[in-house]
Amino acid sequence: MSGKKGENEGGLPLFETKVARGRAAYKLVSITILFGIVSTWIYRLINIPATGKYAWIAIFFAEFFFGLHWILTQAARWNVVYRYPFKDRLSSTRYEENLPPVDIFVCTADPVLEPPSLVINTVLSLMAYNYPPEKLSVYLSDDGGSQLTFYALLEASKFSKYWIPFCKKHNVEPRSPEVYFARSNGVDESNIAQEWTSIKKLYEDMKSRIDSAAAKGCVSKEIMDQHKGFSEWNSQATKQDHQSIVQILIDGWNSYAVDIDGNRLPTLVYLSREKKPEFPHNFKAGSMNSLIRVSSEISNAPIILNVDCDMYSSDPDAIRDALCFFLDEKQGQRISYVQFPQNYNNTVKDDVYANVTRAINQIELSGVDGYGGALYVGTGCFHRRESLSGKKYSGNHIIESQNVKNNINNRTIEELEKASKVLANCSYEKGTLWGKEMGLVYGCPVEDIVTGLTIQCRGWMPIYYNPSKYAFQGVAPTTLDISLIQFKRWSEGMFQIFLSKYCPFIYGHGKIKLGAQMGYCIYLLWAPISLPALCYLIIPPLCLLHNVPLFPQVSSLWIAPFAYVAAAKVGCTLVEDLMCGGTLRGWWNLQRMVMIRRTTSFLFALIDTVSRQLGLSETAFTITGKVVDDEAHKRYEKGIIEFGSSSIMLIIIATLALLNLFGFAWGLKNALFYGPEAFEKFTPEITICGTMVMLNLPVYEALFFRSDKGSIPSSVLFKSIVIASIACLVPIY
Ligand SMILES: O=c1ccn([C@@H]2O[C@H](COP(=O)(O)OP(=O)(O)O[C@H]3O[C@H](CO)[C@@H](O)[C@H](O)[C@H]3O)[C@@H](O)[C@H]2O)c(=O)[nH]1
Ligand SMILES: [Mn+2]
Repeated sequence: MSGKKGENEGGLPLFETKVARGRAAYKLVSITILFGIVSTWIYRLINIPATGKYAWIAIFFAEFFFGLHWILTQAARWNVVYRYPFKDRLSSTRYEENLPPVDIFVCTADPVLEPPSLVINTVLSLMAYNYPPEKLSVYLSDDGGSQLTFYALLEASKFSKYWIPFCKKHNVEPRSPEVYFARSNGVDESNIAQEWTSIKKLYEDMKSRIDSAAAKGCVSKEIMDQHKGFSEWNSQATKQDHQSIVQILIDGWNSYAVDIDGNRLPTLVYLSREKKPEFPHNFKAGSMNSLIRVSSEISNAPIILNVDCDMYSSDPDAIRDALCFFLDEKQGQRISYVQFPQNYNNTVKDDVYANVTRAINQIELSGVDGYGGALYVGTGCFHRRESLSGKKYSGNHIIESQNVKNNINNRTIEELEKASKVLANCSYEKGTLWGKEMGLVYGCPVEDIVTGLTIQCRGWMPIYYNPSKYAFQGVAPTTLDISLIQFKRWSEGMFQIFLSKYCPFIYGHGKIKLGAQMGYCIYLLWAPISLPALCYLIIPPLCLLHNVPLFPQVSSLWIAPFAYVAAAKVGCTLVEDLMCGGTLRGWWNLQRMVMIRRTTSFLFALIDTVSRQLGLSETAFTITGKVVDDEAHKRYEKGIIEFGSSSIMLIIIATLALLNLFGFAWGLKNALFYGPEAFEKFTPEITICGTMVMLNLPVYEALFFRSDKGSIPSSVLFKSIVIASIACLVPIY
């Protein structure tokens, strides 16, 4: 039992929280911006013109909404805190022998979008944590119900007997074999060269067996005869319709489960919960809840780590970092989860799709944490089993370091598997509180965010921890399509939360701090921000084309707040990005992606949320693709945007780009023909359109000059020219 008084060295805390520096200066800037925003609102309200009245009102609406949203983002900057765990204090005390067991959940859902060889690399990296193996259990949940994934895991269980001792003996990092072998070339590792070569060969042979099975789409008869597990797949089993499958591939509590050096191995379990077409399966939330129950039958560890199948562990000591929070004598008992940020191992210089959410990871999430509202983002998160299973915080939650062996109660593997299968059946949850008050919350494609919120509202304190050494690294989208679809799911799910009974301002009222409620809403309101963004991309070019001014004259004093707000907001994002280690080009790419996401992903999310509210459509979860073809990958590495297929999103992107080009050209023409007055009258509009044109340069390139597969198809070019031209003719009222 840990956490009892006097157990940690002289009662020294196991972690520390520090307030970020430089906040006073930031607050000052922030107040001046607020002042500017309010001034622009006042100007808009007292100067409504006769011609172009509706355009004026629309742009006021946009500025008003942007202003309110900006106020929300201040909640994430006002009270930024950083957490510092003391791993050495944990290891240097009696904690070491009292470390609690940890269950690790990995979710996968589709053997094509998430290749089995990718999945087992994640699993292997997690099995190789520097943590007592008899206290570690790794569960893979396969929503794809695929023999291929099962086969890959079986191969991994054998390979782990070589891989884990190799990693531990030589302190290998990272512990995903694929990433490790791709980075090290063996020569620099002369002291281990021989072992390195033989393990690499073992890995490559295994990978090619797995990949060739995957390419064939099935596992050969000889392999199937080697393990009883394959008999679980009868001839009718499909992804959407099959029985529960639980296979314990390594029973780590058994002293015979050892690696080639005779050291114990972690427990390894394959789970594919039952699927029946008539039962909603609730996507990842359903999978996680089955994992919670099945693991409670087998290892029942008090701490649960959950990761997506592409998120390998890149710090073998991360468990200990997380435990510092849970085991801290003073504050540990209240802590529900410890969330690490999402980092990626496939990002490129200047980050064309703005996958690296620098300011979010380094500032905003820490800012929301400052108000006790750390978000749960679905992967790279350590949970306390109690809080994840729905318990309220009640003041006394000591983490026990019980033995896995006690839990299995002398049952055989077969008995355990049989008992666990029942827990993964569709009918098991009927009439229970699972998905409502127990486990992850159902009905929302961002199960993570809504679940984190409910946990906080039950009195727990979550932690956001962003170490300088990445703890987990995943696969970021590498085409525009994939990225926009991911953002659509997120923004749709989050807006759904805002409109539901879980709206933080209502559900969280009196339970979590106002700062945390506001912090949540920064993200929950992504979808509706599409409307003001569209106003800003459509109205200024149209006003230019029709010679209707939309802003105060440059000679008027009223231009000052408009110019200041625009410049200061942009300046702040730039300073933040650079301070967080970004590049100027990276920041510029982020601005482009923000514009594109808002007018496509967020817009469609808004439309779909509204139609779902009206009962016209159902919640879906489109899985993020994790592999692309070689050509596309080369373009990704060169930083060339992959526009690809002719989706309706592309038409919007192209149309808006053309409209701003027309507006900008027209504005410049007038300035040339009619001299400086014409320019002066429309300076703000010309500046806005000009900026949009600059941001859209890669779009024009893909429309007019590129001919590779990633460029924009000519059908899209044709449609968008027609639409943009018609739009130019629309009169301004
Ligand atoms: O029916 C499903 C669908 C998905 N998944 C798994 O959920 C994870 C996340 O799915 P992915 O398609 O990779 O989505 P991302 O957009 O990358 O996921 C982010 O956003 C999700 C919420 O929308 C969170 O659940 C994730 O943890 C978070 O990484 C993957 O491991 C999937 O295998 C399932 O287990 N069952
Ligand atoms: Mn993912």
